[in-house]
Amino acid sequence: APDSEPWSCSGGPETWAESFPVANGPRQSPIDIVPTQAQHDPSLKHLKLKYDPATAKGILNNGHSFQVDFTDDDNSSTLAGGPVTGIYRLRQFHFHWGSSDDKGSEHTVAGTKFPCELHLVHWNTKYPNFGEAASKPDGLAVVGVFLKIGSANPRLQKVLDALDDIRSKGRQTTFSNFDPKTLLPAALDFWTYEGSLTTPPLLESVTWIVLKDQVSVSPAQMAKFRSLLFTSEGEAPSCMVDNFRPPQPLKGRKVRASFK
Ligand SMILES: NS(=O)(=O)c1ccc(NC(=S)OCCc2ccsc2)cc1
Ligand SMILES: [Zn+2]
Repeated sequence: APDSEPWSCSGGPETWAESFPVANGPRQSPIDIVPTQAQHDPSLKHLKLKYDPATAKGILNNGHSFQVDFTDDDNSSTLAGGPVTGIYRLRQFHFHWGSSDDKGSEHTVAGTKFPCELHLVHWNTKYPNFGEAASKPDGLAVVGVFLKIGSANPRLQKVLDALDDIRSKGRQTTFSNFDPKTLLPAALDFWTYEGSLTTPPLLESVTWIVLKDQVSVSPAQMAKFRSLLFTSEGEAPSCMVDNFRPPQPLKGRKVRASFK
């Protein structure tokens, strides 16, 4: 991407290894998921997601995406089962998307890119807080959901309507009474592998749980994502697009499937 793009001017994915050597580590994310090479693991439990809408707190433009933050001081909104042991608390969800509908997702499926990918970020309650958990190999669990172009998704609308208030980097506003479960597909079949955060600090502490089924997003709704800005108020505006890291080397890792 040209240097004019903040994603690359603050140092895009190609420059991250300079400040974060783990960028070239053994368990980096995202990856290309090749379904024919994923092994069905019958010992994988079904995903148990329990989200309390009252834990939704706010929505923030953090300069590389926007995130909806949740209160995580008790086990009101949690993930359990699937590939993880114990209980993980929901911290936030956010998205990655492209400048056009032919790219935007971080994970790809046999080379296929989706226009957008949702990440629901959880941390392991065996650690005292997110920051501590983020530095442990079993500290985080992120559920990834692909969005594909189709009919408008009414479940997205409340999130997209809030974007008008957080157009610039650093803007935030309250966001309450929202159940992120409404953003998920009906079936929770998933692929899972051991990986990392996909943005700096790229910590290798994420158990990835990528759902097989996608949810829809319309071209008009995608335009709404692209109306956000990487830049703060008063700076020359630059549209927040292409905020995805490309797939990273698998380095011998196994991807398991919860389904046949
Ligand atoms: N795209 S991703 O889901 O891998 C993902 C999730 C969270 C984060 N980072 C977060 S929530 O950072 C919060 C600050 C922090 C504290 C300790 S390490 C980072 C980065 C990338
Ligand atoms: Zn993400």
